[in-house]
Amino acid sequence: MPVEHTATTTILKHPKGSVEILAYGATVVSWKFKDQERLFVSSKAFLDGSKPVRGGIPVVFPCFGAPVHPEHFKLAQHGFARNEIWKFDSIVMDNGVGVSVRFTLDSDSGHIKELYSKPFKLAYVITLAGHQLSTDLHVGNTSTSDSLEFQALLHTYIRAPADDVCITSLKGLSYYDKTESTQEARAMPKTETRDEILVKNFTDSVYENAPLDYKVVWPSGGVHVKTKGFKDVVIWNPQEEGRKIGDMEVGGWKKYVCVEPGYVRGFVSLEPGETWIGQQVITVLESD
Ligand SMILES: O=P(O)(O)OC[C@H]1O[C@H](O)[C@H](O)[C@@H](O)[C@@H]1O
Repeated sequence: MPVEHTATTTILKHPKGSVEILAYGATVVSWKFKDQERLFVSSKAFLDGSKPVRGGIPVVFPCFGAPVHPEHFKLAQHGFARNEIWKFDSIVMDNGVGVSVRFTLDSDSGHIKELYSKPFKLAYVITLAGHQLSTDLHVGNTSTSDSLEFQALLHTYIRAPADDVCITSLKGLSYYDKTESTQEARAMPKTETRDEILVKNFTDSVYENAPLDYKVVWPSGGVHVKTKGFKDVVIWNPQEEGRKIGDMEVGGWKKYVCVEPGYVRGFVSLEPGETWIGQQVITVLESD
């Protein structure tokens, strides 16, 4: 069967690959193409729903980082979407081209009402096709009277030898360097002058108004990341700082780079009844 579904896990299968998704956070925890794993998940990650998964593709909504919007003050870092149980909604596509499923999460689900008062509906469509994985996040404002202000991001852990990775093209963009030691320095925009971004050192950079199209390459492979709606992109690798992360395996930071398409500078403002879509398409580069 191209889609295997239990209460906790959904597996998509296609002739050249597979994808595994947890109901918890609708977190994609595995993407295999030609029998090779393409995402990183820490061997110390909690996969039992007790903590957001350290790896794969956690969904960040409605705030990125520590909350700053008054409506988000009760929320944890990166919001609640990555640690709520999503509903398996349907199989969207199942044919020679690919296999695709939809998960949903709305404001009545789980513990959300205790933390967040705005009505919304999220739909997340995950599609496996050939050498490509697409993840589309649809955010609907179900209020009839109020606008909805939110941030959203796909926190993608790309499996790659971090010390040999090179990311393009971010030159000329304005970015915020979260590795700076003071709040003042973190809030001060810098201009990217490098043709190629390396993550050999601790990197936590938020690029704004980015080109929606990135190449992440290393000597033996690479991926192309194309996005829609996600106007910003975060590049994160903690290097040795990773030792401070409880669920990060020792040396795990050498095995991935996070390239995180998002809308995280400012807020999307959605009028009642409107829907916003953010899309990420990751393609394995042909040389791989
Ligand atoms: O530890 P988490 O809450 O999963 O966050 C992991 C990382 O997410 C993003 O990349 C942020 O830019 C980082 O500052 C943060 O450390």
